[in-house]
Amino acid sequence: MDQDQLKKAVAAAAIEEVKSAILDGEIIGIGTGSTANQFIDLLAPYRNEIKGTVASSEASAQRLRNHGIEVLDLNSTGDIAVYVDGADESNHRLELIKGGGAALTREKIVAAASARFICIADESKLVDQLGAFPLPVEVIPMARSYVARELVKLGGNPVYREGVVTDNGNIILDVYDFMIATPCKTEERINAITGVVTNGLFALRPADLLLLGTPDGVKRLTA
Ligand SMILES: O=C(CO)[C@H](O)[C@H](O)COP(=O)(O)O
Repeated sequence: MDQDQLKKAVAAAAIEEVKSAILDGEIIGIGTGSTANQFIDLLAPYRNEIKGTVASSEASAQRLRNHGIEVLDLNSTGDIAVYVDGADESNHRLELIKGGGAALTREKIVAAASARFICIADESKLVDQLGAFPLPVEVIPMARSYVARELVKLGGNPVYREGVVTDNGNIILDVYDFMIATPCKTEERINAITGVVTNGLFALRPADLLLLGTPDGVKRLTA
């Protein structure tokens, strides 16, 4: 089974998880990336049943609209029943690194506003310790050099993601060589740097359920 098939399998499993919420008329939060795209495509047949979605990026919003699925403004929906999104890494406590697609801030907002967060990923994303994947940090453009120096003081090696502007008009620094032994503390410490919008650690609000695609089938992991 290749990675695409594993992603499709977890997306299909996520559809089963959210079906009752759809039929109950709940709002569904939608993530960003290739795994989330599989989920969006499998949502298409439910376009007439779905009351509405909130998307974590302009790209996902466009893909949803292309399928005829309504996309709502989070300011008009209140809290969301369930959020489905991919990840770049997950540990066994379902703390995540996200933001490989530069959508981390909106992803964190939708996750925070959601009662339940279902993460969908292929088995390559499950790790014992977070940090092999460079940690994305969204930064206000004028603070780029200052924030980079502060990240070096914390022991990281920040690299400017050339040519990328987030949906919020900001830039991304990818932090390499970061030992993330205490994800909650690291998430808070980086977010305390002036000029940082947020970082890609989802430890203060981890996933509630990880659907992991493996050649032996989809595994359900809870923290
Ligand atoms: O955080 C993200 C985007 O900002 C994605 O969820 C993450 O990069 C995983 O993407 P993919 O499903 O393509 O592997």
